[in-house]
Amino acid sequence: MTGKLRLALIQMDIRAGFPEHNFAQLKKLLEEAAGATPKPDVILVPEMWNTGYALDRIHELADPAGARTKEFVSEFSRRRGVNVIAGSIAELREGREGRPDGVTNTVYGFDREGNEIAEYSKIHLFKLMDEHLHLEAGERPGRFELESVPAGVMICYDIRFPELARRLALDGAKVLFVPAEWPHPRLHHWRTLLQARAIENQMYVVACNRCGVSGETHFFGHSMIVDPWGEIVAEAGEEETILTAEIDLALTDEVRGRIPVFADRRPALYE
Ligand SMILES: O=C(O)CCC(=O)C(=O)O
Repeated sequence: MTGKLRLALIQMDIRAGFPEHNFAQLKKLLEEAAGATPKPDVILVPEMWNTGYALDRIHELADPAGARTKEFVSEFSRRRGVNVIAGSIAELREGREGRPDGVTNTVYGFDREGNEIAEYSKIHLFKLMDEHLHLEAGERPGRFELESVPAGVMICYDIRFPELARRLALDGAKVLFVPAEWPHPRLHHWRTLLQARAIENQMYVVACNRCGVSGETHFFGHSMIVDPWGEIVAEAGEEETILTAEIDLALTDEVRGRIPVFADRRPALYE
C-alpha cells in the first residue's frame, strides 16, 4: 500500500421493504465499480441498503445475524480483490438472557481476501425517522484498520456528533467512512457537517448517501469525498451513480503538521 487509495462510492436508489431487489441492484453496481479502470481499492455503500427505512416490518425483513450480507460481501471482496465497506444493513440480533430479538443498523467492512475487518452499529438513533422505536443502538465506536491505515466509520445522523468523530481521530483514524440515507431538505447540513468533521479532525471524510424517493422522503445523493483541508475532492449529483476519486493519505499528516490541533488541545479544560 502506497498511502494512496482509489475510492468508489455506490450512490444507489434503495427500494424500502424489498431486500431481494436491493441485493440484486447492489450486486450489479458492485460488479460495475470493481470492473472500472483504474480499479478501486475501496468501495463504500449507503446506509440500510438491504431494507431501506421499512421500519414497520423491520424485524421480518432484517438479515438474521447479517449472515446473508456477510457471505455476499465476503465472496465479492475476495473474488474481485477489493476492500468493501458494506454500507449498513438492518441486522436481526438474537435477544440474549430472555430479551427479545432486536434490529441494529450495522455496517461491515471486508478486506481484499474476504476477511471481515470492521463492524459498527449506529450509536445515535435518529428520532425524526422513528429509528429509536424500531432499532437498537450500538455501544462502541467504529475504529478499524484498512490495509494498515487507521480508519473509522460513522453512520448518517452520527455526523451531528463531533465528539464521536474526534474520538475516532484521537484513536488515530486518518479516514472516516460515512454511509447515509440523508434526505431533503437538509443538504446544507450534510455538506457543512461533512466538511466540518474533515477540517476539525484533519482527516478524509468519505460519505456515501442514497438517492431516489421513498414514500414522502426524497434523498438527494450528493455523496462526497472531503480532504483533511476541508476541500471537496469529488461530489455526486442527485442521480444513481458511482463516484470515484483517489486520495493520498500523506495529506492527513501534512495538514496535521501545519496546524497542530491535536497537540494544542487542552482537554483538562473541557472534557
Ligand atoms: O441528521 C439528519 O438530518 C439526517 C439523519 C438521518 O436521516 C439518519 O440518520 O438516517
